[in-house]
Amino acid sequence: MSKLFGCFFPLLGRRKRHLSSDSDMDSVEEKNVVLAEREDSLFKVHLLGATLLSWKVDDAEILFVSDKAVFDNKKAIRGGIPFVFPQFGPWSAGPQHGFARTSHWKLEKEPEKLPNGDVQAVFTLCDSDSTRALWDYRFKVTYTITLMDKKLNMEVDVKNTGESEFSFTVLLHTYFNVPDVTKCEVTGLKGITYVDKTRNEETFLEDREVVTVAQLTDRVYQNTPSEHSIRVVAGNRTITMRKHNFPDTVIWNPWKEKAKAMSDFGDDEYLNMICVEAGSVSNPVKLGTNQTFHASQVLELT
Ligand SMILES: O=P(O)(O)OC[C@H]1O[C@@H](O)[C@H](O)[C@@H](O)[C@@H]1O
Repeated sequence: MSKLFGCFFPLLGRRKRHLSSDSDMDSVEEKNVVLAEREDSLFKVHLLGATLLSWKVDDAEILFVSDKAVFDNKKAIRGGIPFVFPQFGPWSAGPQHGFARTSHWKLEKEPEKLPNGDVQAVFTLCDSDSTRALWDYRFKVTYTITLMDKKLNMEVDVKNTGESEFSFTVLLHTYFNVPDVTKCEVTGLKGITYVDKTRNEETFLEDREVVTVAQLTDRVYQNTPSEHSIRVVAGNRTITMRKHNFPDTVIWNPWKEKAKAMSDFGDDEYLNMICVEAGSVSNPVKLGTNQTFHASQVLELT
């Protein structure tokens, strides 16, 4: 296995305004963003939350990051693929969507070229005084990201390294970059029950072959099939999401009013994104001492 590089890259210029000076900028660049590249594609990961910031294939950006996203190393990054753990949604013990997306992850293995040409990096998050202050358990999360030919593979392992059993929910909060969300089609949801968070968390049955978004949408589809296709009509691009051991799929778009209310999201950006989020959220996962939970998601561009 040959080492490709461990490379930290400059953040995009447009994000500079969220940092107080160029020297702040330089230190953020050096410490926090990891770049992995192969012939026609790349990914970038911010160590705050191990947030995937970018996945480009042939220069086309597949992920959405808000122009107003804040990069202060504290606030969850608005866009890309934030890592939600150990709680999806509101949480009495701590922040919404848990602490993983606002924790500093360790780069366990710098991007390396594998014998088959894929490029892989590994990130880890272990319990610390600050995580135990909210959630008093010992754990290790290992997040392995592999850049393949027109595919991005994400493997999630959660190990209980402590003495007591715990329960958690976990989700990859994927923001897709779309030219016009109203022309975006998500398949694989027909006949699936969903909890609609915009309608008092009531449960409904999806009867559409193809799900489209034209209003505030916040739905947790339960026990979804292992494969969804997300067709971006305008770009004529299809992304296939394949997931393993992530039984649920969340579809979210804040639409106009909520977009305006979010300080780290542009007023009109709701038109350019759709979140299709694979996770295990409807039923918490129980993990005994020394047990490991494994799940994965692969995105493929066609
Ligand atoms: O603003 P946040 O905390 O990043 O959450 C964004 C959205 O994330 C989605 O996953 C939730 O279903 C929504 O309810 C939530 O509004």
